[in-house]
Amino acid sequence: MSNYGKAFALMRDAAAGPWRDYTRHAFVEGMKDGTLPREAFLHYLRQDYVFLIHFSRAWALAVVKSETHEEMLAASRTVNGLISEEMKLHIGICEAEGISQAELFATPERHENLAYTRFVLEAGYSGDLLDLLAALVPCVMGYGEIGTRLSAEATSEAYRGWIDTYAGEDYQGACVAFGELLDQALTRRIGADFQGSPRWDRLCQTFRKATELEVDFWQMGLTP
Ligand SMILES: Cc1ncc(CO)c(N)n1
Repeated sequence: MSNYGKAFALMRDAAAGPWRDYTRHAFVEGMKDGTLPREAFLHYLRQDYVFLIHFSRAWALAVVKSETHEEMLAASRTVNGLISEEMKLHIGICEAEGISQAELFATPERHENLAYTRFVLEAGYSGDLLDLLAALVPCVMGYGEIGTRLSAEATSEAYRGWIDTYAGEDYQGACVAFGELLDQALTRRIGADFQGSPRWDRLCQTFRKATELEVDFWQMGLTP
């Protein structure tokens, strides 16, 4: 889990409490041992589909805020991965449960969902690429860590499809690529010793807030 880059490891260690609450939330542990009620999972998945719409918009904003061809490539690949890969998981599982794609798209948005995605977008609107990426890190890397751990520790097959998506090569490769993008973007804008810069604390605060909003998102998942 240390191959997600230097900046991520530092940000995570600076927000260790919320990070643990997020990556070891009861919702996650319920997927691990299969005790999570199906109703809660489907409710979560519908909300997560809406989440991914806005998350894709945030990554599209990262293309706008890019300053190099390399950054544009990394951000646009992520937009494509989200829209053409990750959202397919949601569509597929929901379809098998009798929830159509049109229904999925029309899911009324819960306020925990709205708070999180608009917080991320706002970080990008009013800041530069670094502010936006700091808000995006917990979403990407958190699911990467959760997927890897659950893939090794799951004692039930109930949520295997979900786990495999995030533990799989494609998603893990995206986490590694994001770690590189983040380290390079920081170095380019504030120097290789970025953790010593006055901006660093604020970026870590943005990371922490996004992590707390992920905790609220899991909690929302438990209350259909
Ligand atoms: C709430 C949330 N955070 C992160 C991810 C990973 O993309 C997701 N699908 N949903």
